[in-house]
Amino acid sequence: MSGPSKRDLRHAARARRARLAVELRGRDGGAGVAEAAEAIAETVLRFVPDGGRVAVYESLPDEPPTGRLVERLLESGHEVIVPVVLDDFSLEWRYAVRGTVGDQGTVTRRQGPPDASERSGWLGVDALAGCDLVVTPGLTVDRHGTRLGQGGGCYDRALAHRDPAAPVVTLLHEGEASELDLPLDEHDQPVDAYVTTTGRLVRLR
Ligand SMILES: Nc1nc2c(c(=O)[nH]1)N(C=O)[C@@H](CNc1ccc(C(=O)N[C@@H](CCC(=O)O)C(=O)O)cc1)CN2
Ligand SMILES: Nc1ncnc2c1ncn2[C@@H]1O[C@H](COP(=O)(O)OP(=O)(O)OP(=O)(O)O)[C@@H](O)[C@H]1O
Repeated sequence: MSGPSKRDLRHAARARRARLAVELRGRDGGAGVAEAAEAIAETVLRFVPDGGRVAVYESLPDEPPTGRLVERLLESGHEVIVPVVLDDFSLEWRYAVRGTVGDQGTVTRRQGPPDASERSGWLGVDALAGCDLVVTPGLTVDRHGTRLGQGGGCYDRALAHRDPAAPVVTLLHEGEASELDLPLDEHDQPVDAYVTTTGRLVRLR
């Protein structure tokens, strides 16, 4: 017998995320998000090699925050790349700029061909091949490392290019890991660990 579909699981996970994000924003007199951003940065920084290149996403308001992580990686001399979504749901990559956070542009497909100046800053759809660590978004992850994302398949496509030696880490709100095994399709790329908004690291593989 088959369990719930990815679509149903995604729907439930989005509702849970909205609740957890409200709770986080209200925590500690409004300092909850900044504390989570610091906790995530602290934990992730521990497993980045000196001077390494790291792929990070630019977080939207309900997502585990990545702004502080990007800031601290840049401060400590790492290279940070962030995704641009192309119209076929593949990901292009560009260097992160200090102080940027995600806006709708981060998750809206890039329509039409880029102009020359835009394209000149792009690093290629295979840019994950040159990264030492990949930090992905995700709605939930199970104990085997199966990840459920927003449903574009963007990260499954992108992760196919990664260096197999580079860990893949998903950021989750505390309480979002899946106790049940998630559906696994052939194209699904497993993740090695997740880090939560309290800075907790869980290795899966
Ligand atoms: N902050 C952040 N950045 C991220 C992701 C993410 O989950 N979080 N992504 C994780 O994968 C990628 C973007 N994922 C996407 C997944 C689906 C659609 C999509 O279906 N877009 C529809 C419009 C949807 C709408 O408007 O509601 C479309 O373009 O037709 C676009 C991007 C890359 N960047
Ligand atoms: N490597 C790939 N090549 C072509 N299509 C793919 C690839 N990976 C995934 N897809 C397609 O993308 C769609 C969404 O996949 P899935 O539901 O697993 O997304 P997701 O992992 O939740 O999203 P995301 O990776 O963007 O976070 C599916 O229709 C799938 O067939």
